[in-house]
Amino acid sequence: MSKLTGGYSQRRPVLHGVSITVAPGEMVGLIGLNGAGKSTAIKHILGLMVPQDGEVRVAGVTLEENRDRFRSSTAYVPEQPSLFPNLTVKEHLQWTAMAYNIERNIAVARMDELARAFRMSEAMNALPDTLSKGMKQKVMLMNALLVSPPLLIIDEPFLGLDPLAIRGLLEALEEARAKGSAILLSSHILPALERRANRLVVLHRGRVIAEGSPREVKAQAGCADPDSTLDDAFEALVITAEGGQPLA
Ligand SMILES: Nc1ncnc2c1ncn2[C@@H]1O[C@H](COP(=O)(O)OP(=O)(O)OP(=O)(O)O)[C@@H](O)[C@H]1O
Repeated sequence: MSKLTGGYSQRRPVLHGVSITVAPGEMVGLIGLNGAGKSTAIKHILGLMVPQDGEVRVAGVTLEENRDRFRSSTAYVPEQPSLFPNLTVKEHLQWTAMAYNIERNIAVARMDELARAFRMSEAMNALPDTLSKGMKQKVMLMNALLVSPPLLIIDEPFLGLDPLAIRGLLEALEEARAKGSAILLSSHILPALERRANRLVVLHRGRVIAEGSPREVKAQAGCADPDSTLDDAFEALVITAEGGQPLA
C-alpha cells in the first residue's frame, strides 16, 4: 500500500499516509500496540475497505484495475479460525485445492507435508468441533500454505499454537518465502519476528514510526546495546512517538 489514508469514517481516518511494501520472497512483520491500525491496514490490503487517499496494489494491480487478479493473489489467515462445521480437515484442504485448481498429485503430496509439519496427520479426518483452538488455527494456516499465493497475510498466527507448531509454522512460512511468496505477518510476539522477519513495519496511531530490518529498527529506536531486544526497541519507539511520555 502506498501513502494510504483510510479508516471507518471520512472525518476521522485511522491510517494516515501509510506505505507498506512486501516484495516477493520477503517476510515483513507488522507490529503496533492494540488499536495502532494493523487490522485496518490489512482490511485495506485485502480490498475490504476503500482508501480515502493513496492506493493498494497486489501483484501489480489495484482492485479497480483487475479485481480477479487482485483477489486471487492473496491468501489471508485471520486471527479467529473460521471453518466449515461439516468438513473434515482433509476435506477443507481438498476443497481449497479444487477452488485454486491445484493439480491432484501436487495437492496430495503438499497436504502430507503440511500434515507432518503441523503434526496434524492423526487429525486429518476430524471435524472442526472436535479440534482444539490451536488445531483449528493450524487448519487455517495449512489451507493458506497449500495455496501458496503471491501474497500471504497472517494475523497474529502464534497465539494458541504450541511451541512445536510455532516452529512448524515458521518453517513452512520460510519455505513459502523461499519459493517467492511475499508474507505479511501481524503479531505482538516480537521475538519470533525478530528472528524470522526480513523487515518490520512499526505502526503507531495509524502512522509508520519505524521501518527496516530488525537491526535497523533497533538502531532507529536508539537501542545501541547488542543485548537489547525488539521488545525494548518497540517500547522506546512508542515512548518517543508519544513525546517521551511514559506509557499509561
Ligand atoms: N469496525 C470499526 N469501526 C470503527 N472503528 C474501528 C473499527 N475497527 C477498528 N476501529 C478503530 O480503528 C483503530 C485501529 O484499530 P485496528 O483494529 O486496526 O487496530 P490493531 O492495530 O489491529 O489492534 P489490535 O492489536 O488490538 O488487533 C482503533 O482506534 C479502533 O477503535
